[in-house]
Amino acid sequence: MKKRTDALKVLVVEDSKVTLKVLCNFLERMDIKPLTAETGAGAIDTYRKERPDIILLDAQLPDIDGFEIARQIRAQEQKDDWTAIIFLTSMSKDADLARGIEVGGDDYLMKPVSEVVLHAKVRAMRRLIEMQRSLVDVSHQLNAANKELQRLSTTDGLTGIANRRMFDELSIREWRRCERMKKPIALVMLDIDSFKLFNDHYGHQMGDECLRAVAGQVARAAPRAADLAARYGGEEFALVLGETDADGARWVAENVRQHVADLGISHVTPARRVTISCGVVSVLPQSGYSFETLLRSADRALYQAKKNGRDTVAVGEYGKV
Ligand SMILES: Nc1nc2c(ncn2[C@@H]2O[C@H](COP(=O)(O)OP(=O)(O)OP(=O)(O)O)[C@@H](O)[C@H]2O)c(=O)[nH]1
Repeated sequence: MKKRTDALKVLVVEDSKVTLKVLCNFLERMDIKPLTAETGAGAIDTYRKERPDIILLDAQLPDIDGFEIARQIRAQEQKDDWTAIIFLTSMSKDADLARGIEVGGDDYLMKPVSEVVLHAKVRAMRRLIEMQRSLVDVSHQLNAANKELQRLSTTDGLTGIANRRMFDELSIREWRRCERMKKPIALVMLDIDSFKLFNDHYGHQMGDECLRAVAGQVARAAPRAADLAARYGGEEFALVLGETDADGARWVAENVRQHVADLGISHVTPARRVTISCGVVSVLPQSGYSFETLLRSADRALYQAKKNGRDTVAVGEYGKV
């Protein structure tokens, strides 16, 4: 994108040394120190290096036709980049003037150029350039706000990992991908043990901190692109593991369980520290199967892990709900 400066950068392209000198004098009287080029090749070269705001472009040059130069400059402009092109012409036929605008010119000045008219046109272009710059600024701000909005709407505010909405969206996508690839997909549901008791004993703020710490361990377990760690709700988390069978998923869940226990967060349970229970199910997605059933099966396995005494991993079967 063009560098932002308050001073206007004007390039004058004119093969007649006398006219060039006159135009430069006119511009200097507006406190503009112009760049100059006497050939088409020189104009394109200076445009590339300097990215001027305005080009006063002689329509007839010895090497490249001014219209062709305008066309090439428009082709090189990048997004958010705009240079005002004013043709300097002695042509008076409407068709020639129209052609100049068609190839990318913004305005024209009849030769011999009047100082008053040149000043007026430069002022008008300056206004347009400022408007274009503020539009670009606004569009950048909008883009940034949209990105932030997107991040906020898919991230859990407390833990910073994916929220339920993101989970719902990405898990289905991963289910379909695994179905196409004929690969298994695993779901691990993880739940902090006796968390109500934790909140009651240590308070909600400590409860929130505990959730953040556990979320960190859950997120660590999902490093591959096809993995997703999400806060499913309350003190429950979910791991979607693409292309993973039950053994692999059990291994991942066992690791998270161990890492959470290793955090050593004090609790008033017999284990004396915060632990989690995990329900694991893996399945090969196929016709008649659904992610919804996988979810209910993993939830059932989690219930089994709780029944088995907590701080444990239970592997369930798809369809056993
Ligand atoms: N601090 C805090 N607590 C939460 C949040 N979301 C849910 N909880 C609490 O999590 C607790 C969940 O309790 P239960 O569903 O009864 O389960 P539990 O006490 O963990 O018992 P088991 O799951 O059977 O081991 C409730 O006390 C909720 O208030 C949160 O964002 N912050």
